[in-house]
Amino acid sequence: MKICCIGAGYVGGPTMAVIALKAPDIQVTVVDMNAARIAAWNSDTLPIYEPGLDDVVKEARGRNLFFSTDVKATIAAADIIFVSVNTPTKTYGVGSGRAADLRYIESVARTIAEVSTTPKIIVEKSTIPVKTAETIQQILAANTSGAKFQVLSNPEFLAEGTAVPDLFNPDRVLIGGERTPEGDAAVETLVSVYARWVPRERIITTNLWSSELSKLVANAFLAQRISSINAISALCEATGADVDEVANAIGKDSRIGPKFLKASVGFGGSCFQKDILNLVYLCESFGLPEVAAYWNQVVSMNDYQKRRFSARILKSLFNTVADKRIAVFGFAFKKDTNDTRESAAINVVRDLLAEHANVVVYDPKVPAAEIMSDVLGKGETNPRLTVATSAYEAALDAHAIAIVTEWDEFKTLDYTKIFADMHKPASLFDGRNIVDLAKLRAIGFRAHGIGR
Ligand SMILES: NC(=O)c1ccc[n+]([C@@H]2O[C@H](COP(=O)([O-])OP(=O)(O)OC[C@H]3O[C@@H](n4cnc5c(N)ncnc54)[C@H](O)[C@@H]3O)[C@@H](O)[C@H]2O)c1
Ligand SMILES: O=c1ccn([C@@H]2O[C@H](COP(=O)(O)OP(=O)(O)O[C@H]3O[C@H](CO)[C@@H](O)[C@H](O)[C@H]3O)[C@@H](O)[C@H]2O)c(=O)[nH]1
Repeated sequence: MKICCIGAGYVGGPTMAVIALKAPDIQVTVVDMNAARIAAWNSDTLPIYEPGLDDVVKEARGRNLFFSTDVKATIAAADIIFVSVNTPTKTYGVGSGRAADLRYIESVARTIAEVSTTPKIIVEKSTIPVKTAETIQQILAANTSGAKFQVLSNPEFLAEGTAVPDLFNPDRVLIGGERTPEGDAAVETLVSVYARWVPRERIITTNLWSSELSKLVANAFLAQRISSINAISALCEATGADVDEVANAIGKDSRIGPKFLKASVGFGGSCFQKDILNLVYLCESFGLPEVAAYWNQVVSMNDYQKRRFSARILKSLFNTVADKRIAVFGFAFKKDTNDTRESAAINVVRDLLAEHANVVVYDPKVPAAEIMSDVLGKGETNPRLTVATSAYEAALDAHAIAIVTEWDEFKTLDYTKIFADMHKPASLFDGRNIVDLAKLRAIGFRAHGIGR
């Protein structure tokens, strides 16, 4: 069996590496039109940082895992084609700012139709609006020169930073297909791939639309929990309650559960906001404005939380940060990844620059050029924004520290030394509730957390 995966990104790369590792008899080729990315997958420095990924790639690459820019030939030779291209929020025209931009999906469907001469199973791995399989089917049917296609939905639930363990041991694998004999056969083929390492009872099969929708709903529910606890964090700050204590107390109720209740500076990442906006747009398109408004509030609350964090810094620093040095600890959207897409750090740094602060960012995995271009735009510079190579360097002569990403190293820094090197009063704003505020206050910091 030959698998082709189109899109060598955060999903395509790790997902296919794990399939290749677990199914040595299947030849897996990941293709991308981005030659630099493919070159990186073929090098010792992979294009994405994911704990454990290097070992998986090293074992399978060259054996039955390949990375290539030859998109057409790889498609033509494959039995199963995973479509794992980006589906960003549309930035133009109808649905701008909310709808998913499906141009990459459509272009892939056209290429598949153009070069296929044998039957293929097309697997939607990208996150897409409900009914996208119908679009793909129509494009294939209108352009094919006789090859037969089955379109399946197989959304990916991995989280960045834990991609490898998530793929080794998924809570579930979801596969949607057409309820026809041909559809069932295609579903069974894909089930047999995952069944090499995922227990059968964790492989769920549904109709196409349930599978497509479940992905958007899973992300909406996860993000809703974060916005809910973040909303409560504001109330905690107003009342003297401690949001971590509240989260612990409610999370002990087995109906609520303890996970995804960590108050923060706001959720980031390439998925949550994009997928909720996609859901909101779908609801509006199907004439359900009340449902759309309900889910839109999850994103609005997140925007509020990000703004609230910057505003608190400003207020605590006597309502001016102009010409003050602020050290920002962390820039990635969460720990253990170099991904900065939609990171709350971008908003916080921009807010501080707008107040004429001198901002020094330190992140253990994000390159300086990425930080500059995320905040300022490609190729732009601003003398007020610099990047340090350590937390200590960033905090030197700073008036305040803002912890924005929960990297483990920020928990064990020598804060006594850091305090000694800062202007006084020295403030610390913990946007992740990872440091001990009482200890910091004992050192002399004016220390603030989220929701406490
Ligand atoms: N990042 C995550 O953790 C995550 C998790 C689950 C689902 N998803 C979804 O998976 C999809 C991919 O996400 P990602 O983070 O891997 O994106 P990404 O931007 O990292 O990777 C997508 C890749 O597809 C390539 N591509 C686009 N069009 C192409 C074409 N016509 N031919 C060849 N290559 C093409 C791009 O060059 C890019 O390298 C999205 O729909 C996303 O919502 C992402
Ligand atoms: O209690 C929490 C949990 C998370 N976050 C933040 O929420 C964001 C998203 O975190 P996480 O969900 O762990 O990472 P993602 O890689 O964005 O993964 C989400 O998005 C993926 C893409 O769709 C899905 O596949 C995953 O199941 C889903 O968890 C990050 O900024 C986190 O810091 C919090 O603030 N509090």
